[in-house]
Amino acid sequence: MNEPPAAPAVFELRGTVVAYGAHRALDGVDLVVRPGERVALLGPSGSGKSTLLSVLSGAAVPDDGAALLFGEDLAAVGHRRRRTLCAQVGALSQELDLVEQVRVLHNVNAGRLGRWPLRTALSALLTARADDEARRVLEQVGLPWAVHARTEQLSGGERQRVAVARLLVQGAAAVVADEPASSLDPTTARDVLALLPSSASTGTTVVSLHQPELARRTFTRALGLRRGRVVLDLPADELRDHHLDELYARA
Ligand SMILES: Nc1ncnc2c1ncn2[C@@H]1O[C@H](COP(=O)(O)OP(=O)(O)OP(=O)(O)O)[C@@H](O)[C@H]1O
Repeated sequence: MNEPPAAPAVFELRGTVVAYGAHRALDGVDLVVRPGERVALLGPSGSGKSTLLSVLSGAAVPDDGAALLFGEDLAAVGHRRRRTLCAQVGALSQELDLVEQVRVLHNVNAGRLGRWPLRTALSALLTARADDEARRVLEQVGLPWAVHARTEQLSGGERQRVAVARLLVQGAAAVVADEPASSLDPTTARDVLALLPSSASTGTTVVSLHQPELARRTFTRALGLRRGRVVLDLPADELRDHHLDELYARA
């Protein structure tokens, strides 16, 4: 019997370099992330986590080496194909990219604009649609009361959860998130991180964190970056204190 062909990796980096002037934020990273993997990205401040996530989402282009999405080399495909591939990755940046002056519902629905027919999308920009899906995701992130709240009046952690709700309705195939739990209390952080895989149809998530304990509990794989290089890659439940001591040791 022939084996069915293996699904392509969701993300793949081959010798990827990103440089800012003489400084290499990523210094030759090789990485394969398969469908369904939940990867916690750890490492000291400035080690290259945000840069790595930007390359995975297609927002940053490697200066050397390659970045593949769903098996396709982003540098080798045409502009339109590149856009289609990148649109399948839901990305949450540290800045959250929320519109502060509008109601929470508008920000959540912004995640669905790409899925809706143009007419629905345009009308949703004018009149916020408080439908079941929007209410459900706000309930999931613990903000059922915030449907009509003004975004600018929310706390940092509440805003972070609005951005996660927006991700949940996006219908992405895979998700990358940059410190999505940084402003959350430990219990809420665990709940929100546990939700993230359900925002991706393949269940694949790569998430940067500064809380190793959350990596152990909620992820399948722990990846450690130091000075732009992968120095740790192991099942998350095998992460021990000595790994962390080495990863976070001062230079
Ligand atoms: N736009 C930029 N211009 C110049 N240097 C940059 C730029 N963005 C990042 N860097 C540098 O690249 C390195 C990696 O930055 P990056 O933001 O990826 O690290 P990080 O691990 O996400 O840090 P943190 O945990 O503090 O968010 C750092 O030394 C940073 O100063």
